[in-house]
Amino acid sequence: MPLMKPAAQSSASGLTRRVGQRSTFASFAPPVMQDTTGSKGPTAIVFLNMGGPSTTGEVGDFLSRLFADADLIPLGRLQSYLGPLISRRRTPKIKEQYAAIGGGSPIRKWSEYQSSEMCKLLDKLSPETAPHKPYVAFRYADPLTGETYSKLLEDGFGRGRGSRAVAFTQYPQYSCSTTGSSLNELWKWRNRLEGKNENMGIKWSVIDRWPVHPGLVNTIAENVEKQLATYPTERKGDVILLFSAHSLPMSVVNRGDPYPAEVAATVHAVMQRLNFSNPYRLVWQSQVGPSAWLGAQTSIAVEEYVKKGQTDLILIPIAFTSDHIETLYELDKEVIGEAGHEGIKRSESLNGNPVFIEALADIAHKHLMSGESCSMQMRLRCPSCRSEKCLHQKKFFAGRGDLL
Ligand SMILES: C=CC1=C(C)c2cc3[nH]c(cc4nc(cc5[nH]c(cc1n2)c(C)c5CCC(=O)O)C(CCC(=O)O)=C4C)c(C)c3C=C
Ligand code: FES
Ligand SMILES: [Fe+2]
Repeated sequence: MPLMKPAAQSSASGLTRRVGQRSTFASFAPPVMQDTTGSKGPTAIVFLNMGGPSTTGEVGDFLSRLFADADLIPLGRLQSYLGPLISRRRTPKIKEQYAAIGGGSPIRKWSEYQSSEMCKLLDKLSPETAPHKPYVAFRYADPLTGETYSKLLEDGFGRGRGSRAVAFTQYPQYSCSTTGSSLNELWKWRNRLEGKNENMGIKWSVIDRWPVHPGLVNTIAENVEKQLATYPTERKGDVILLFSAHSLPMSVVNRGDPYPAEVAATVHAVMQRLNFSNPYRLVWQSQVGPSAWLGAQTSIAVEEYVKKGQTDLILIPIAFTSDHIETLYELDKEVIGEAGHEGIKRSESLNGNPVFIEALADIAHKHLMSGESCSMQMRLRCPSCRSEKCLHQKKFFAGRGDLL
């Protein structure tokens, strides 16, 4: 059941009833402390992300799940035939890339670190909803969404008593191919494991986007400033800032996906915070396959600026919260390594940056205080969306039946 507006919470959600049931959560703070604080916790904070293979041995499974996802790569009626075929063909090349960045994706390590550090801050910021318990639910790698849902139930959330969980997307900008797919998956597991009665079970609310949160903007801007400070003073003002985000197929852009506009909003906010100190562009990376993708392409942009004699460039990852194959391999080894100019650099990813973790805690705190089930934007489907799954998932998480 999604969490409704604050007025509905105390009467319908059962949050107050749970005060006497705390002993179920034996691993949390002692009951005496909970009673004196009047906390409505525990609250599960579930980080949603795509995940990545932690070892090269997991690459095959990661790619086969990714190519089976029709919300990401729609292959129509041939999905179950073409998906495994493409992923098997692609596995050796992608395995080599993960081997070259140390043998796996660091996404799991960073997600677990960020979520647990964030919950410690949140316990102090929001004693009313404490204790906050961190979970990670990945779409294509361990811990998979279904596994995490089972863990929530084992830990005592849900099962008709009702208790609160927040699905917190780790994609700052919303795309139906990323956050949308993760929410569809979460909704699927909710139905499988808790049944279809929407008045029972875990009370979900969703943090579905945060493209211009000041803490996010500030962390990215500080990382850019750190990198700018490495150039000689006389060159610093002319360094081009190239914000690089994972691209989208034009078919997704034309369906009306919100991601390109939200990524542009992040870029604008970062530049505002930097007082527009340098020339900049937003470019797009990691196109896969032969269809048309949103450009300009990062690698081509770098090549073209270099051809024009501009070799002072900072690449800035703007749409992902940790390092991954596309920063460590594609940007560092392919784009920057192959360009071979000392003036072409990359700003750090957010990873374990404490300013960023504070930002995550602030986003979650504001969400918990708001009593909202999700953002206003999440209620609106893309103009050309034909997916029943999107419709039902949005109805469920928004807690409203009247969506377009
Ligand atoms: C905001 C980030 C991302 C968007 C938007 C996104 C859309 C998108 N991706 C594919 C296809 C693939 N993506 C792959 C890997 C991958 N994608 C992202 C992020 C976004 N994708 C990341 C961070 C990663 C790497 C994860 C890691 O472990 O490091 C892959 C697999 C790699 C490969 O085979 O090249 C594919 C395929 C599509 C089609 C798409 C939009 C519809
Ligand atoms: S594809 Fe965007 S809402 Fe369905
Ligand atoms: Fe991708």
